[in-house]
Amino acid sequence: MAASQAPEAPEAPDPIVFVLFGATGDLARRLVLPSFFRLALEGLLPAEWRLIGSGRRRKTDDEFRDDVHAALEEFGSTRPADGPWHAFSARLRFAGGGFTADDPGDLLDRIGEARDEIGADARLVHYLGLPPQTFADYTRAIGAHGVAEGARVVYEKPFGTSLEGFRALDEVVHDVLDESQVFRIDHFLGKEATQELRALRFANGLFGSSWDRHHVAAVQIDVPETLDVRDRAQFYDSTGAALDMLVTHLFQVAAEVAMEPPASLDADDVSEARAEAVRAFRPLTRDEVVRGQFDGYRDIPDVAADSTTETFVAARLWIDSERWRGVPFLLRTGKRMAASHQKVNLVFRDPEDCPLPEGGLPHRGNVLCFDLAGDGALALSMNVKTPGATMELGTAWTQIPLDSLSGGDPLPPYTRLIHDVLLGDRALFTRPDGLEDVWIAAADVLDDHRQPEPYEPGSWGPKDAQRLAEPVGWVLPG
Ligand SMILES: NC(=O)C1=CN([C@@H]2O[C@H](COP(=O)(O)OP(=O)(O)OC[C@H]3O[C@@H](n4cnc5c(N)ncnc54)[C@H](OP(=O)(O)O)[C@@H]3O)[C@@H](O)[C@H]2O)C=CC1
Ligand SMILES: O=C1O[C@H](COP(=O)(O)O)[C@@H](O)[C@H](O)[C@H]1O
Repeated sequence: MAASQAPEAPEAPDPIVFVLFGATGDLARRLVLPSFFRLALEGLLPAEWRLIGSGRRRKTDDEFRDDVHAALEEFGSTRPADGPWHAFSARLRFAGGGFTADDPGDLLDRIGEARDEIGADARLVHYLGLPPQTFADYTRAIGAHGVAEGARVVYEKPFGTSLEGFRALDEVVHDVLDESQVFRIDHFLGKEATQELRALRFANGLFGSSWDRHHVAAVQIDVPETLDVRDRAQFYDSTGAALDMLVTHLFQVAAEVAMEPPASLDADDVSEARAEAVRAFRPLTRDEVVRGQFDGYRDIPDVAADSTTETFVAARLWIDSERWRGVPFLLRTGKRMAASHQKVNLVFRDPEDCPLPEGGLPHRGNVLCFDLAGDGALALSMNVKTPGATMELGTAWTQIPLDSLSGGDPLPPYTRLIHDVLLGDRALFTRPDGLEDVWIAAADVLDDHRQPEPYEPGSWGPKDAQRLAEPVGWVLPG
């Protein structure tokens, strides 16, 4: 499969001191550190950089290097031995003793040393890979110790946990930082296939002209997971599927599908278009949401015996825009389900002037699918004549794995997004106005603490979730 133009050489970022708060945590080990190593491997880091891990306990630089080595062995797509490990590890530092507004621990000293080594004007990037409840305190500390100036600050998701929490955090953040310094990460926006949503729509008349309620019967953003929550039960029980996935990743992808064509693909125009789309989300109501909890969830250590946390959620979202009026956006995600997928399906309407007898078309025969998992893929199903003597129709799928495109080098989402931070490109990050509307649209669901409906592990969730998708029905399991 050929991709047309030769890719432009990526820009080289300025020298940086990358401060990784939460460097001992799950996210840092599984995603951030392996992504940083991948950037080194791809030659996408600046010529001069230092990474300083920050934590509350003290450890030596060598102990931290051993931890990073172990994380790369366990989670990296490239093993340390297969990459530039020695040059990489020599640039790792650790600053213990925590970091609060009253006490910076060892961090200021380590930043000073790093700047002595690579230049006083090396830019600071603070990556808050921390529990979301701590974001405000760490932001205040960044301000209090004078390390905000010229810095970029990356916030993990969720940015707030409610409308009030979001507003309070937003105020603290804007007391300390200018909006242009803030990078709120949602890694689903960094997935290659999510970015194909724009390419397919805006670069192909066939799809661009069909991207509306006249042609699309339903949009489905479907992210079932077989994954358990046993490894992060404490985090999960205080979070749940609605906050962890629905109002973060699934909402942002819905906004990518729903947005009006931006004036350009520049960061400001794209973020504006996405924020505008979220503004048109009609607030979800409980009768259009199904919450589920898999059987056995409450027996997991660290889960409350009477927990009402949902491990599954499905929602029918309406978007009050001229383009999407009357088209259901069906969103579904859950843990311990029958299969793992990350699909965006646009189900097209049957043609109006079809000369075939009623019921002559295969059900859901025309679906455009963006597969967000892994390196990503595009797929299209069409109604076609089954070769043979009679005019019988069947459904055929065609698929384009993105890694099959020549010249392509799919980057994992965290790698792509961290590289964007280093370059200062905010196009794939969320904006506060877009997020405020997220919390408004999600308020009723996040406030729902009734007992969720039970479902069997290994199933497709509660039966009521099937009802939500009628009359089109879920494309998955398909
Ligand atoms: N884990 C994942 O798969 C994903 C996580 N995220 C987000 O990333 C962020 C971090 O998640 P994750 O790494 O799983 O979280 P962890 O629970 O593993 O916490 C990360 C680290 O934060 C540090 N920390 C600093 N202050 C506190 C505090 N007051 N209370 C608790 N810990 C503190 C701890 O390090 P120390 O003790 O050394 O100070 C801890 O190791 C969250 O916002 C999460 O939503 C997003 C996508 C995926
Ligand atoms: O942010 C999260 O995302 C993962 C799924 O994303 P993946 O692309 O890394 O598979 C999800 O399992 C997790 O619960 C959530 O916190």
